[in-house]
Amino acid sequence: METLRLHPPTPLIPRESHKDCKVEGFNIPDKIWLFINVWAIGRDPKYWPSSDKFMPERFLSEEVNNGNAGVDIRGQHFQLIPFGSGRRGCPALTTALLVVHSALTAIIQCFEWKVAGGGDKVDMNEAPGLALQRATPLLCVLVACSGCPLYYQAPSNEVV
Ligand code: HEM
Repeated sequence: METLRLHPPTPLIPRESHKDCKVEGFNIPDKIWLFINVWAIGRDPKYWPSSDKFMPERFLSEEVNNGNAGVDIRGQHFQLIPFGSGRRGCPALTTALLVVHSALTAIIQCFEWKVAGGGDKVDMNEAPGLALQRATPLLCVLVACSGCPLYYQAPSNEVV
């Protein structure tokens, strides 16, 4: 949840108005495209103390969460909407969370990881785009990992 708060894969969600209306004092004409800035909402200090910090514990403790412990990402808590909300919200939310969990656990279990160039911090800076991407892509280099049943033994002449 904390990763999706800080780095939502879909940072801007488009909507089109279907009649003239007023939202929070703003006049919205008919047939206008609006972009919901999911990225900025997830970092709004009004809802998220130390909003730029990666603090997964904020979802567990009232103390660090401004009274928002128990917030979830299913589209009912509008300070955290990485899957959107309402009738056009992501229909694959449940599947996507399972896939993220199983992919993450597999790559942690099956590979040894280290930061390229040394140090202990991965560059989490983002590049602009309709789909969020890393400024510096992760580079995965295959190394031997003894004992893992999923480890792919590349033939010695294969470039991976
Ligand atoms: C972590 C992974 C994912 C995230 C963060 C994500 C996020 C989103 C967001 C923000 C939207 C727009 C919601 C809105 O307009 O309110 C969306 C729509 C959609 N997503 Fe996902 N998604 C993910 C994975 C997936 C996967 C794995 C699938 C398909 C297997 C999928 C299928 C769709 C479809 C079909 C829509 C369009 C729904 C519509 O317009 O009615 N998503 N997703």
